[in-house]
Amino acid sequence: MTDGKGLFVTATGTDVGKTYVTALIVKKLREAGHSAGYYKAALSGVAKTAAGFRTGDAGYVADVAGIAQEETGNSVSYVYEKAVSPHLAAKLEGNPVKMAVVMAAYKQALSRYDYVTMEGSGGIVCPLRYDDDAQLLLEDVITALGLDALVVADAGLGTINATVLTVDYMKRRGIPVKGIILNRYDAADAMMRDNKKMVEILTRVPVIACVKKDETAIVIDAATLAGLYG
Ligand SMILES: Nc1ncnc2c1ncn2[C@@H]1O[C@H](COP(=O)(O)OP(=O)(O)OP(=O)(O)O)[C@@H](O)[C@H]1O
Ligand SMILES: C[C@H](N)[C@H](N)CCCCCC(=O)O
Ligand SMILES: [Mg+2]
Repeated sequence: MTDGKGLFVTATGTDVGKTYVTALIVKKLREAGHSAGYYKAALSGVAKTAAGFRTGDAGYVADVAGIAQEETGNSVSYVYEKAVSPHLAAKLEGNPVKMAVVMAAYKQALSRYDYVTMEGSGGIVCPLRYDDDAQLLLEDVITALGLDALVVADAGLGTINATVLTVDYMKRRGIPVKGIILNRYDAADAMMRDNKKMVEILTRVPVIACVKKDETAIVIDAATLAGLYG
């Protein structure tokens, strides 16, 4: 059974706020009464202990969105301790990513939830595995799962370049970009307001939400959000 719908969340780079924003998205859907969950193929930079896992991306999203601890069991398929790209972490620690494992876990998430938000690793260009046996890029997984995507971008200086390049790359790879979310947005900052305008003009993709620093709720209608999943 794979009844649920999915949406991929990428960003203009690592540490831009995919997990932070994803947590608010899942929280919003759940508060609106939807069955909503989270999945991430490869998480690096976190201890493999239960406590470490809890502090990782899936644990953070679960805490914010109110997903029970027991439900987070299969929400990350590969966990690496080194804070490097998953392909390098796997070279150092073993256990390289397998497409079949990711596809099965994602499908399991779809059977469990109506809305599954899948978080990427790093930015849109991220090798998940690169060894003599297989080469797997993040975009191969997005394509294989047939997912549309959101792009999280920092609201500040440099975002025009980073966002336009990311969206252009995704379009050329055939990954539909449903919207951009500007993170750490300050409406009092004229440059950030202009960034929002310029990013929309140059990408022709709408900025669907702006998330302030330390924001605890994403300002977007839950029905609109749910409509982005496919
Ligand atoms: N709007 C925000 N307000 C306050 N802190 C934020 C905000 N967005 C992100 N952060 C913080 O910035 C850090 C990086 O954010 P986050 O972990 O969401 O990035 P990421 O894109 O998921 O990174 P990764 O590539 O490792 O998955 C975290 O400590 C997070 O709590
Ligand atoms: C460890 C880090 N927080 C991420 N999970 C992995 C980031 C990979 C970035 C790869 C790159 O673009 O150079
Ligand atoms: Mg993250």
